[in-house]
Amino acid sequence: FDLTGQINGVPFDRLFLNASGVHCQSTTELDELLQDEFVGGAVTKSATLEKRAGNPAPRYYELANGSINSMGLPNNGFDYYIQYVLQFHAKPTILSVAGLSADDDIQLLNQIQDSDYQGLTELNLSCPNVIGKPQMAYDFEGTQALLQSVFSFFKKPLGVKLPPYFDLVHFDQITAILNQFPLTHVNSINSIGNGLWVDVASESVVIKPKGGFGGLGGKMVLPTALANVRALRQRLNDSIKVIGTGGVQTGADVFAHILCGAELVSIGTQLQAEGIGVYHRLTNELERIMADKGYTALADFRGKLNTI
Ligand SMILES: O=C(O)c1[nH]c(=O)[nH]c(=O)c1I
Repeated sequence: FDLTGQINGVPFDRLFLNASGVHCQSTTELDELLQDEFVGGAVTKSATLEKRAGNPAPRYYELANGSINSMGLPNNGFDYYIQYVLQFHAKPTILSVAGLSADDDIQLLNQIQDSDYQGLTELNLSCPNVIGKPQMAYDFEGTQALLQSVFSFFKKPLGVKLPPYFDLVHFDQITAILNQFPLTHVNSINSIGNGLWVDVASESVVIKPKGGFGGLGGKMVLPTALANVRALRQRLNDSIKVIGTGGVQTGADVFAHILCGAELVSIGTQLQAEGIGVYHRLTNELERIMADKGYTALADFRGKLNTI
């Protein structure tokens, strides 16, 4: 089966990635991803200029139908991750960066522009858990201005990580902005920001930061993820690929993301819960569905969701 995709001409021999933040904080975790035969590439934890400890624990909690997290951008700092992606790897890497401000974003991208890194970069515009900081991608004017500044100096491949949108007019507005720029891809969705889980037995929230508010992931976000992948695919220039992230537990979920137009598919909550074996299982389940339908390649059905 042909399970390949490509971003900006970079070939991925497999469609599967990790969702940034999961299994990607350390070089050991990143190596394990890149060495797995069912994984196509690895995305780093979003890097900030300096190393961060992140929010106080408990900050991640697995739910029956997903996860809630308020990690707070813990990471080993920009230098750690750019050193890693500058090394030779048999498969593509995506360097994720997240400033704590637009100025930070500019500084991070300037450092990448000035480096020898020629691979893929993803600007995270959607971290919901930095206390006191809004998600940039919900500020349309701010996003427009930031990308205007970025593309005045950044000449390397660049994609963006987006939060979920919930209004068709918002899809129109964000894609009208993104289509102005030579982006390689959008990665959609990030977690659904500021959900809240209540443990009835203890009558308490389940994570410590922000009084229990955190980003939602896993099974429960699949309909939102599919809607965002589909709406962005329908509106973005063909040159801007969509990486589908959010809600994948089964091969059928993967198939649905591809039908909606995803070029590649990231796994987060399920990777956290199941471990790296998730990729072998998802590959088997996806190929079973493809075989039953007479498909041999993702390209046979990518973006071909039927309407009624
Ligand atoms: O809390 C985090 O570190 C985090 N958590 C998320 O769910 N999405 C993000 O983009 C980030 I930067």
